[in-house]
Amino acid sequence: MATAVSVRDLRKSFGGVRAVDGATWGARAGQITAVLGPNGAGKTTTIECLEGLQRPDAGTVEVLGVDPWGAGPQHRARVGVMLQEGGLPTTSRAVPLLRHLAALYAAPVEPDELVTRLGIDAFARTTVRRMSGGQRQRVALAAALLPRPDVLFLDEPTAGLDPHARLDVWDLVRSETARGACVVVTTHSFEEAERLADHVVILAAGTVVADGPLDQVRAGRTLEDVYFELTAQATR
Ligand SMILES: Nc1ncnc2c1ncn2[C@@H]1O[C@H](COP(=O)(O)OP(=O)(O)OP(=O)(O)O)[C@@H](O)[C@H]1O
Repeated sequence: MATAVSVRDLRKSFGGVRAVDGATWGARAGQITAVLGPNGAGKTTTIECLEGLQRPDAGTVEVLGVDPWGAGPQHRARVGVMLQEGGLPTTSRAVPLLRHLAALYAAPVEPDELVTRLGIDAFARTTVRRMSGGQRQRVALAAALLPRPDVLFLDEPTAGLDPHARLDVWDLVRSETARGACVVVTTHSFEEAERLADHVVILAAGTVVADGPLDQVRAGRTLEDVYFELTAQATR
């Protein structure tokens, strides 16, 4: 499968803080890549560079062969983004919002299909402002999936979701790779990474400390054991 996302010697600082300090990794089409790392390891900064929201200080990032910084609407339509905060308009209700967004894309998924698969119909009359955190997350995921993106960035997609909703989200994410999409998931959940990921990247203090297929990174151990061993120094 082709490389859809590539990060080469990426560096990004904020004042004196080196958020990303020379990281190189990639993610392939048709695969789920999980990016793990302690708080402050540089995961969100890296993903924001890949989404075109931050400009690298040095190194390069490419998504579908394009530099995302300043990329046009045609590129953006091929990339689905689910942010932690959701970024949804607070007075909207889910179904009209998703229908409105779908109308912006050339060949969107039928919104009602996502509404059913993510259990959004159960809170269809609730405005975004009154939704629970987990309900908002489901709507944000549906919004990211609407354009049938070739690349999907999911920032902690199941944090705070109940166990049924987590399974629904995992099923949906798997079906995205089955149609050939490249999915990059940041997570603090070893269970999520072990159940979902084909490929694992572990960041610590802005650098890559592991990068490879899940079984290769685990090398017969649990992901949790490997993670603690590789990130111990960075968190002291
Ligand atoms: N806009 C910003 N201004 C100043 N510092 C920032 C900014 N964004 C990130 N940082 C700093 O860069 C470092 C990396 O942050 P980042 O959000 O990328 O980490 P993360 O791995 O996503 O962490 P978490 O698991 O907590 O989400 C942190 O020290 C953070 O405080």
